[in-house]
Amino acid sequence: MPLRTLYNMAQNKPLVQKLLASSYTAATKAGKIIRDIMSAGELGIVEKGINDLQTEADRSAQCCIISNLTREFPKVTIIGEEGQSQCDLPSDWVVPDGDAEILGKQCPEEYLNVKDEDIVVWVDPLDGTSEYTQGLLDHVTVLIGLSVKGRAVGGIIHQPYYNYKSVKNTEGRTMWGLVGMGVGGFTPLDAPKDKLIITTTRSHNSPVVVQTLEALKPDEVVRVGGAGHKVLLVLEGQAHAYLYPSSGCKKWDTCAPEGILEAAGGKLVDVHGDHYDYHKEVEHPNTRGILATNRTVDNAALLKKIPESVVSKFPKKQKV
Ligand SMILES: Nc1ncnc2c1ncn2[C@@H]1O[C@H](COP(=O)(O)O)[C@@H](OP(=O)(O)O)[C@H]1O
Ligand SMILES: [Mg+2]
Ligand SMILES: [Mg+2]
Ligand SMILES: [Mg+2]
Repeated sequence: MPLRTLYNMAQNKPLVQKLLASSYTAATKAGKIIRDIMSAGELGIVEKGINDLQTEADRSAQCCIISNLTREFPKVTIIGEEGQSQCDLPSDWVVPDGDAEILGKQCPEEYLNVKDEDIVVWVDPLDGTSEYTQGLLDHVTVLIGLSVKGRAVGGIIHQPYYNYKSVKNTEGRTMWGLVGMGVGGFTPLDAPKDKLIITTTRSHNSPVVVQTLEALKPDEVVRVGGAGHKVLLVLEGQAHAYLYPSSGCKKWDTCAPEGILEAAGGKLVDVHGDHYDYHKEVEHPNTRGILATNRTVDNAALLKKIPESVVSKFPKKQKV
């Protein structure tokens, strides 16, 4: 599409739709940066805490995403996993346009009057860092979540190494969703009937995770890296549920996955069945655990199977 046409199309669109379209192209560019750093082989690993790494790919991908979005949406609050530090955006990391397919959609009415101050964007520039450093590259995703008035309503999951044959032979894929508008970049699939497949952490296991899995008696447990990757398995019916009874995941891990999953008819809640809040003052850790389910799964029925001795370890959402 000619650039001028795309520019004019974007001008007339509601803020939420423009943000989603620009997040699509920023996440896709971040995925290219992540691949380039792996190919160059200098990962620049820093230990942020126990079992918590950061690489040059996490830093550069965040620089690309936050600088591009801030340039276009200076009044929107954007919170990234790797902190607030300023960075110089190289000219070849600039993404001038949003995704044309998203800009071409009809925006649902509920977003027409959303203002800059209603929105918080949660950025996980590289989810699955531990797996990235170990060469489990298809576990890696780039997550940009959009929240409106505290609710996760949509976002982008970009998978830089989708179906990769070699580090140099892939383009990745970019998936989007917005509650009320739908999803794109993938096909939501049902989970198999008469079976229970649960995905959970690979690199942050704990006795509580093991105890909870035993109580749910799944037919299969799939241990993979990344919150984004696990929700992808749920979205595409390769797992019925993503269960993580732990406070280790943060708001940037779940905002985009929750928004896209809910746009596809699934659900992501805490171990009590409540949604997380995503407004800008909220604490970052998801202190109440996670249960995400495929659209065919009865989320409440699964929650009931989590032992009370586990549920009682997690605080209940404060009602306002
Ligand atoms: N106990 C813990 N300590 C630190 N980070 C944790 C954690 N448990 C989960 N996470 C974070 O949540 C995401 C998913 O974790 P997991 O792969 O174990 O399911 C990862 O995001 P990042 O890779 O973006 O840091 C990981 O770091
Ligand atoms: Mg991290
Ligand atoms: Mg993460
Ligand atoms: Mg991360």
